[in-house]
Amino acid sequence: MKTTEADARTRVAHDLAVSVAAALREDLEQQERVTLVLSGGSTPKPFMQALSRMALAWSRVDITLADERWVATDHDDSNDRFVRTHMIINAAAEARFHPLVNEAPTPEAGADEVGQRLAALTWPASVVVLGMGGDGHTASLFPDSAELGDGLESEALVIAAHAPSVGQPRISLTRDRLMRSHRRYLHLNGGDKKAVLANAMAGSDQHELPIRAFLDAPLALYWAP
Ligand SMILES: O=C1O[C@H](COP(=O)(O)O)[C@@H](O)[C@H](O)[C@H]1O
Repeated sequence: MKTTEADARTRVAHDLAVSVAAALREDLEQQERVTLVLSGGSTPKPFMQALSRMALAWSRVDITLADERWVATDHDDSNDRFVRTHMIINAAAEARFHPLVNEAPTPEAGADEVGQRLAALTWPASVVVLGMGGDGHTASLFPDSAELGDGLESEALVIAAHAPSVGQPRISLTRDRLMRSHRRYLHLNGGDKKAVLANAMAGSDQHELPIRAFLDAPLALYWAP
């Protein structure tokens, strides 16, 4: 990656962190607790690190994830581990993190407990930060997942998800739950993802590109080359 690209990604991640921190502060003036929903993947690392240093009443912030791989929390692919390493640090170490995993052997077996635990948070969430894969998936709403219809239509809080394109079983907040939020942001890097988003904006089949399910309501884009 060229230095200018790296700089742009750092700058956009910082700008997103400033916006999210401002949104949390605004809601903390009206609410005792606020909910922040984050995404995993590679993109959010500098954003989380920047956000973790922002001054706000972190002890009144509940942080959870849009989705998770059903793996042990010390696994390299664990979003839980990612968030604990890059977000629940610095000033944000005072926030409460609510994992999407438990001791159950499968996401199907664990989803009820996770759903009940997350239902106790403050909804609508103040902020949901979404990412997107090159296949147009967001959270763990994958185009090749048998559970995609449920993820897009169910009023459940979470669903178990499996997709041939990714090895590990997943758990994901549903579209319904992700939309129960005051503000939604989409954080993307790279020309390939820009092209996927442009394609998504030009069509309507949500099963082809699940990100489309989030484009019919305000969604603030933070994109860097
Ligand atoms: O699998 C996932 O991928 C997307 C995008 O990840 P990235 O590595 O391309 O940034 C992410 O939004 C989602 O939460 C994650 O589970």
